[in-house]
Amino acid sequence: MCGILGIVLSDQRKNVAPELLEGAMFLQHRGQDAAGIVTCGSRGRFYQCKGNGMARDVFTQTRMSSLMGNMGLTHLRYPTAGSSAGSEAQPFYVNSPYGITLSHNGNLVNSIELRRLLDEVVHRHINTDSDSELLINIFAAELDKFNKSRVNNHDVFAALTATMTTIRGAYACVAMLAGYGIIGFRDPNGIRPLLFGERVNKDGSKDYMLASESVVLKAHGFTTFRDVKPGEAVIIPKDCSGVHKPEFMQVVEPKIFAPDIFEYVYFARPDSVLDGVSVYRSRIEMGIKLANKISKIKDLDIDVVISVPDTARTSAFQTAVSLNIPYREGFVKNRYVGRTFIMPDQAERRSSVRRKLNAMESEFAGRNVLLVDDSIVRGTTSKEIVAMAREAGAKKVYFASCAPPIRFNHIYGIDLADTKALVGFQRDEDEIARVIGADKVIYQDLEDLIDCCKSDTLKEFEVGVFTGDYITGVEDNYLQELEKIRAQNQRLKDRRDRGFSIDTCIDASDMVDIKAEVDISIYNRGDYE
Ligand SMILES: O=P(O)(O)OC[C@H]1O[C@H](OP(=O)(O)OP(=O)(O)O)[C@H](O)[C@@H]1O
Ligand SMILES: NC(=O)CC[C@H](N)C(=O)O
Ligand SMILES: [Mg+2]
Repeated sequence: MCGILGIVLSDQRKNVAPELLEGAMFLQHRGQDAAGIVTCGSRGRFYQCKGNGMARDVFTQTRMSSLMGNMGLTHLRYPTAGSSAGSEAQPFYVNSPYGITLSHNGNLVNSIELRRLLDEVVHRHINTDSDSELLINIFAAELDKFNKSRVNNHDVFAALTATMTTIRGAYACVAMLAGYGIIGFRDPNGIRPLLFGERVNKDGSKDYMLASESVVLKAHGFTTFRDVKPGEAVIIPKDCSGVHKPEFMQVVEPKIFAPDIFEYVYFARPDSVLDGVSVYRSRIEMGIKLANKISKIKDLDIDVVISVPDTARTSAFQTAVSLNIPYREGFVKNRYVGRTFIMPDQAERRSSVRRKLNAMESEFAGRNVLLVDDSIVRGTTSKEIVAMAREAGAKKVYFASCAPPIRFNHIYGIDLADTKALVGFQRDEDEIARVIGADKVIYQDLEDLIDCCKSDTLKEFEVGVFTGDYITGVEDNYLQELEKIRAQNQRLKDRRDRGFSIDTCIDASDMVDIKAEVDISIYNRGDYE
């Protein structure tokens, strides 16, 4: 679950970089591992700034001031398939044909086949384990087939049709062709979100934006917006001030429309509206349904409902209201610690929970508390939280989750380690309660969760993380391959943590695939500072 953004300003004398940076701040919650911006200036020249870290660390003032041009892309990365190496930070770039950059949110599930195709048939070099690097190269190869010095919209749409027929999985993408324009496209199931919007300037000209969440569009004055449809693509020309307008095309047949339900549970900001459904309203509904289930359970004697900040707040408050039990903010969140779940390292995640949340004894001492969280994934947060509640004097600690038990990999954009790392893996609810130390665990039912997110036009969701049934299917050996890459990354990390330098990491018995800290491009990386 990464954040992606693309903007074209109608005034070609203006630089878009400041707005791309501001937009990044609105999408930071979708990825904290790496951030990147690429702009396109005169003579089709790309300007890039990317690296590991939060947007505010990567996008320093000096770096930003050298990003020229009226159109550009942003990416906030939360790694899925590859590793968190700097070389996998996005947007990705290929120089041929035409110069292409691409920001991808999602995950491809036929990457073994794509890698082979690019190697054996297309002869393009792939330098990382990132599925997004495969995606940009497949698109580049399709564009190349036209063998023209300049392509037109018709060619670009045709290349997208071919690309989207070849790749499988979840993808919402923004791409940029040097000197040409920005392209947005969304997978045929609409698993990952993407919105398109326009802003009317004082002189009547229009600027355009593509973004992962509606909150970015609204905040920047792109008040007329809509979701890109599953299987649809849009091209926004570099010069959109005059006769040239964005052009939409249904490039592949849509399949079952099934956005990832986890956007509503956890990923997205509550003030976003995705595919016509308000994330905030869906979380309120989750609170109502959860309360309904809890009220039917006998022998629960709850004195107070306490939320696990931050995401669960909306639902927890509503759970308390519906149960008619007092709601208290028993945990105070340190605003300087980011989201712990999307941190790449388990040890870091564990210690961050205590740095992030602090329990107030006055709200716990002598009480039976119902803690409400949006989801229980690895159990890292819940285990610490339950322990903290007890240390603060709680008598009984019940733990409720707005999502059902997570028992399977999330393959479309969350790095859920392997299934064995999930606390719900092969455990029933009593066992899970024992592992996290709670007196009882209560999970939302899947049908109820789906009801909370449904609308007249949106009936189905990608829910494979709860059922193991994935909407796109998965190629043979894909999950094993993923686990191999993850294990490899972990071994490399362990060696680094033990103080080995990169060149002493390799030994013949245990080959570790070293990840480059900086990207490979045809330009040498200059000193950014
Ligand atoms: O079972 P776990 O592996 O601990 O993961 C689940 C927790 O992680 C997330 O919180 P996070 O701190 O990432 O973000 P938030 O502040 O938005 O709730 C989520 O909201 C749960 O609280
Ligand atoms: N979370 C995402 O959307 C990640 C995008 C891409 N698969 C990567 O690993 O970089
Ligand atoms: Mg949380």
